[in-house]
Amino acid sequence: MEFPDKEQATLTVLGAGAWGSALAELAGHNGHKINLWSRRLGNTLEEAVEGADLIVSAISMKGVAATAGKLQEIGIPDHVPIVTATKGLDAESTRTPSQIWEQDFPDHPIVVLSGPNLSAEIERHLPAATVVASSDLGAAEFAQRLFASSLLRVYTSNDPMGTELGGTLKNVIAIASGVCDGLQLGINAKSALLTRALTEMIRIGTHLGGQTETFFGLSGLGDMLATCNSALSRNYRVGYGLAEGKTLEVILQELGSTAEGVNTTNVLIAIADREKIPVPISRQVYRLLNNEINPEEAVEALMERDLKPEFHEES
Ligand SMILES: NC(=O)C1=CN([C@@H]2O[C@H](COP(=O)(O)OP(=O)(O)OC[C@H]3O[C@@H](n4cnc5c(N)ncnc54)[C@H](O)[C@@H]3O)[C@@H](O)[C@H]2O)C=CC1
Ligand SMILES: O=C(CO)COP(=O)(O)O
Repeated sequence: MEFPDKEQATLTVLGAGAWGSALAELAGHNGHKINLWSRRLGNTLEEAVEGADLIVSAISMKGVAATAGKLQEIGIPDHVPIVTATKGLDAESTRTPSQIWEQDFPDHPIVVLSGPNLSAEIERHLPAATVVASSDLGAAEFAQRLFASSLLRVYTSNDPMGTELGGTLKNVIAIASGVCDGLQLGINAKSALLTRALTEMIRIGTHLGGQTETFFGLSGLGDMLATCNSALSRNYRVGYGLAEGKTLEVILQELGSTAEGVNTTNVLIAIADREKIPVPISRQVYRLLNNEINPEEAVEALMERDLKPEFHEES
């Protein structure tokens, strides 16, 4: 279907945290009208979605199902695309955010927006690139037009599941990477960790419906490089803090904002156990987060695994 080619479109952005605010600023920078909604701003969801040409959700995972449910009751104008920018997995249903939006809005195009996009850098107007992915190419191109600028290069993709899972699964690996750096294990160890982690992400991601090549792109490898190498990443900081001997509770308190990788790890392990997918690195992150082992024991467990060929079907 055709989407409006207006100079000034109206965007509703749900979630006024770090990412929702940065996305609102990017679209505002292009001259679009922004209706920002969050629980704390005092406006109603009804008011926020009125007249929207496009709805963007940048809500933390824990709020997605409830907000999508509320919006379903309110109703949104026909055919308005919903762009989901959340990186996480639902603790109850194990679904991805796009699966939740799709279930509640089967007649609306769903677009996933994901890439190496540390919001603190975007807020400083440093250049970045991202991906908008949808089975509806017209809707992906609409989102591309609204967000693309000299600040953000936006690519389209026809693989929403792979795009979404890249951004989601790398948060678990960012925790592992923070541990690796916090323990000062060196560049050899870090390179081995990230390379094997990419193999692990591809194994899970393709099992759940993503395309292999997507994981080598911006939303997979690209986002992994950003978050696994930057103290701006909250998930990286969780791992770093654990390596310093802090408890998870203290680290999360100090962060004061969302580190999706903690919940994602728990949900991922539930999926991996249910579907019998080997996830050696994520499993050590899970054991560490759940106080079953300490950081040194996690490293030891990975180093002492059975020897095998590098490219091996199982793990
Ligand atoms: N900050 C970043 O650099 C990036 C973040 N993301 C993703 O965007 C999502 C949001 O992250 P941030 O904005 O950084 O987190 P944040 O903690 O700064 O903001 C979270 C937002 O979600 C809302 N929220 C939380 N629980 C809710 C609920 N139960 N009902 C309704 N709204 C609720 C909060 O009010 C707030 O507006 C996460 O999934 C994150 O992985 C994606 C790319 C970049
Ligand atoms: O997803 C992100 C950058 O692309 C943000 O990472 P954190 O959630 O770890 O801060």
